[in-house]
Amino acid sequence: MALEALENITQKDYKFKNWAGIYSCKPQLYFQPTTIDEVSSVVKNARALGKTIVTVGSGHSPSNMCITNEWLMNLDKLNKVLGFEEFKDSHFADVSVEAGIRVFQINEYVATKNYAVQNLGSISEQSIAGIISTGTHGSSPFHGLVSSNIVNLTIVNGLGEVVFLDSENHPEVFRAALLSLGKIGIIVRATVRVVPAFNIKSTEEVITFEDLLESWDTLWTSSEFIRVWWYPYSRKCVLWRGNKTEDIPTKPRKSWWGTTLGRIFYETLLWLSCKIYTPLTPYVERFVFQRQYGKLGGKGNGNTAVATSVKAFNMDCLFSQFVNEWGCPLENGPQILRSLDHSISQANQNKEFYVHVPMEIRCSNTTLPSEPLDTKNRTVTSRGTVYGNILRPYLDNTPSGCRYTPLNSVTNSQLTLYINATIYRPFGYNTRIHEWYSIFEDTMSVAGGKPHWAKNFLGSTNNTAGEIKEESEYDDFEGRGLGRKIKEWYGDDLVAFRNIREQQDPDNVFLMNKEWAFRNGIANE
Ligand SMILES: Cc1cc2nc3c(=O)[nH]c(=O)nc-3n(C[C@H](O)[C@H](O)[C@H](O)COP(=O)(O)OP(=O)(O)OC[C@H]3O[C@@H](n4cnc5c(N)ncnc54)[C@H](O)[C@@H]3O)c2cc1C
Ligand SMILES: O=C1O[C@H](CO)C(O)=C1O
Repeated sequence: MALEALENITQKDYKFKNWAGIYSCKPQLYFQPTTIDEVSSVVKNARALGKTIVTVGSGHSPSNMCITNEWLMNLDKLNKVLGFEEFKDSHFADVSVEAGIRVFQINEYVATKNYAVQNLGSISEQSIAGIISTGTHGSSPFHGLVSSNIVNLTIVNGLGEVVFLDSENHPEVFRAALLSLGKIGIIVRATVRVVPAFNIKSTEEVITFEDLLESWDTLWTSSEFIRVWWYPYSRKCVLWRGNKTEDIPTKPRKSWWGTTLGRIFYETLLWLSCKIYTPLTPYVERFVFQRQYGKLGGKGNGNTAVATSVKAFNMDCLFSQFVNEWGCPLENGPQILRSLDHSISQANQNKEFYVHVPMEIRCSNTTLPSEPLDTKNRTVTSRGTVYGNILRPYLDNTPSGCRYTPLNSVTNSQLTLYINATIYRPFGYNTRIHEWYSIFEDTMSVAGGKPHWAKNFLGSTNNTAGEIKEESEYDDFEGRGLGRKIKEWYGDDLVAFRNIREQQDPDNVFLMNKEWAFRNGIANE
């Protein structure tokens, strides 16, 4: 179809802003196709006119990876459920969807079939293609990236061709598409493997930072789902652990801090401590922590609750924020946390920089079996992933050296540790992050860490690839790039990804935001 024939799906004056409101852009043209043919036509027109296309899902990626001044495409209108196939004897089902569908829409649909998505991050607002494309994860010693639950994908590549991908059809391209950063094609369909609906029985308790480190060896495999929120200035952590259950959900614990008034009050305290007097920050944390968790039971004496899986996984992420999350071998956790704790304490004493809370400490198990697992004996409360595929995405940022072992013998040596350094932007104020994020990234990098592709990692002028400016020319929160490190970290996997990228997109239709791609080693300069 000629561009003129696509007018009904085209906007000329659209302004994009990401969820956090950090980045915005005015693309030349904004497309919301309703069919795969329309997607293909836009790609063919872009190729013919030498234009590039960025595909945006729900715009929840904190970084500037969806920013473009050329063509922007969104699939919110390509969001239907296409099919649902149940494999009762194997205790799973496959739901096929158009790729613009949001995760919460999948949650709602499969719940009507008494099934559930196997593992989720903190929210469900994202598009399914978006969470696949950046390595989105939850927090479990028995689950990996969301991409491991994907059975197949259909992409429109840079030639406008519609290509079906799965473990048998173009498996190498499938591996690239399972974490593609939108750089090899537009995901238009996905099939997601889901399991019989389950609730989660959880305990939430306050432990000390020392408790966390002392229990490190056994803590992370002590439940199927687990997350730790670290409050450095309070020297406390909130430990949340959950397991599948068929028990009936209990009444959720309400908190004034979750109300509109509570959130505005908290955001105002943060604004005062970010913009007016930064040494207030530790007092704000301790005050809010005490009010939120002061009555929560201590170690071994926490609150118990039962919730649906989605309600247990998802949380209120509060306000606009910078987030910088790195994944590294979980065994390195104690040394990392002691180092970060020291840096945070020193900075507080010297009034140099401050951190916000919670610092999220999570885990994943991205090791993969050599062949699909037999699931015939699973029950609703069985632990672990029912894999949609057992292929490692080339750009998987979790440690590649961990070896698979069956569920019952998983130890810390199979696990990835994620540390997520959130810095809020109260009322849109750009809190300074460069000093803290530089120390955070150096600490994580030394411990074998690599950044989550979607988040606000900064890199540095000596690790970037591509253009380098004077340090003073960068905004405080501006990514300097990690291209040199990324080439070193990903090695042959990056070479394979780049080759597939060039094969699927020979005219660089998807290489907009070239500067981001070069800076971070995704494309050859
Ligand atoms: C409040 C909040 C909480 C979060 N919680 C977590 C969490 O717990 N765990 C975690 O790992 N991450 C988390 N994230 C990060 C988030 O899951 C990722 O940034 C995710 O990629 C966002 O999905 P999206 O649909 O908004 O994608 P976008 O941000 O719109 O796009 C992300 C990338 O995917 C590409 N893309 C989008 N659609 C397509 C398509 N159809 N075909 C090809 N490429 C496409 C884009 O080009 C871009 O490169 C969170 C983010 C926020 C804001
Ligand atoms: O990127 C993320 O934001 C939230 C924290 O607010 C979360 O869990 C991420 O991951």
